[in-house]
Amino acid sequence: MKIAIGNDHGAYVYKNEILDMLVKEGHEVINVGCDGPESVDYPDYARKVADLVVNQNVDCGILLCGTGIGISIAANKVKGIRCALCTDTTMAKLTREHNDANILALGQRTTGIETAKDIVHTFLNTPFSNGERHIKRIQKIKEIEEKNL
Ligand SMILES: O=C(CO)[C@H](O)[C@H](O)COP(=O)(O)O
Repeated sequence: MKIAIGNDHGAYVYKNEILDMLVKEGHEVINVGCDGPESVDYPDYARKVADLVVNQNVDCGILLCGTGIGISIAANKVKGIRCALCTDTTMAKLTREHNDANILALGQRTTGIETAKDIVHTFLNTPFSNGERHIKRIQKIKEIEEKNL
C-alpha cells in the first residue's frame, strides 16, 4: 500500500519504528512528519497527511502525536477525512469495517509500541464492510460536511 505518515515531536520515536516496520513489509511510505524532539504544532502535520489522503495521492494515512487526540481532531476538520484515534485492535478493526476510516491516529504517550504496531496492521488489513447501514451513516457525515461549507 501507499501510506502517508505524519507526527509531531511527541511521537517521532513511534513514527520511526512504524515507518521502518512498514517499509520492511513492502509498503511505500511518504513521511511528512517531524523527525526530532524540537517542539512543533500537530495541526501542521495533520493537514499534510489529510491533504495527501483527500487528493488520493496515498491509500490511507497514519498520524501520531502525544495522545493522538489533537492530531485526529485537526485531521477531521479536513473535508473527506475520517480519522480514527485507536487504542486497541478492536477499535482499528471496527473503524475500518463501520466508518471506512481513511486515517489512523495513535498516541506515543498513551499506547505501548507493540500495541500500536498491532493496531497499524489491523487497520491496514481490514476492509470496509460495505454494509448498507454504514454507507448510509457515512453519507450523513458527508452531508454535515457540505452544510459546513
Ligand atoms: O498530544 C498532543 C496533542 O493532542 C501533543 O503531542 C501534545 O500536546 C504536545 O505537548 P508538548 O508540547 O507539551 O510536548
